[in-house]
Amino acid sequence: MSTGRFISLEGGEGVGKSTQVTALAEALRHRGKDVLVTREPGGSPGAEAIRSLLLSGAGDRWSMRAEALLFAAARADHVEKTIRPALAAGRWVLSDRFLDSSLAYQGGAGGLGISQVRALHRFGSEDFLPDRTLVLLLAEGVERARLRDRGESDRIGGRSNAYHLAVEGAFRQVAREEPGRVRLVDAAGATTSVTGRLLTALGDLL
Ligand SMILES: Nc1ncnc2c1ncn2[C@@H]1O[C@H](COP(=O)(O)OP(=O)(O)OP(=O)(O)O)[C@@H](O)[C@H]1O
Ligand SMILES: Cc1cn([C@H]2C[C@H](O)[C@@H](COP(=O)(O)O)O2)c(=O)[nH]c1=O
Repeated sequence: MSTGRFISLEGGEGVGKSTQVTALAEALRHRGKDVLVTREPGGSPGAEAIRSLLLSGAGDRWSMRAEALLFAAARADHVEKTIRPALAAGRWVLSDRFLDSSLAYQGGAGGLGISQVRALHRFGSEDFLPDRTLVLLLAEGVERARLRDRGESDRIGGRSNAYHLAVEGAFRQVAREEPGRVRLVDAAGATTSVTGRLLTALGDLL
């Protein structure tokens, strides 16, 4: 049986993660990989139930600590019920967001600290990490224009510009700290060009 790999796609709001998860899955299937696409928050029945708690309702529905714990609980279920079994069956798992979103949104931008959120992950998911994390980056104006065209937002996506700039800064910080696992990828230009860059960033794993 071939070795499964766990890849996460990350980045701020509207940078093209969902579009690229679909495109990358297709490209990997063409290379003979058996691919499972999943997402966070969510990816298992329990985690999908937590997703609706996290993303709907008033902005102050949860404190930042409660929010981080809910993400960690959803992730623990997702890892145990969906990701680990797929990898054990030799599949490639592509996740639209994973731990690094918590490090950036709750740890960096949310003020809890990246190391505190990492500690939650050590407990909740035994520090289970992707083989590669691809962080999509876009100039702020382009990102906002794409979001405007799509015309929707959720409880967290609707936070201030300053918050979302801090999210991007935290993604960059994690990439500097973990260069082996985390790669920054330019999300500008045509969808096919971005997919090509993602495949290049996975070159050593293919
Ligand atoms: N390369 C691209 N060029 C132009 N528009 C794009 C490109 N990739 C995605 N889009 C458009 O930008 C919008 C956001 O894309 P997408 O939903 O894939 O982003 P996302 O990062 O998953 O968003 P979110 O963080 O909200 O989940 C969509 O309307 C999508 O069609
Ligand atoms: C996993 C994860 C997600 N978030 C935030 C990021 C987004 O605002 C939403 C998810 O919406 P999407 O359209 O499905 O990308 O949740 C977060 O703050 N922390 C996390 O760990």
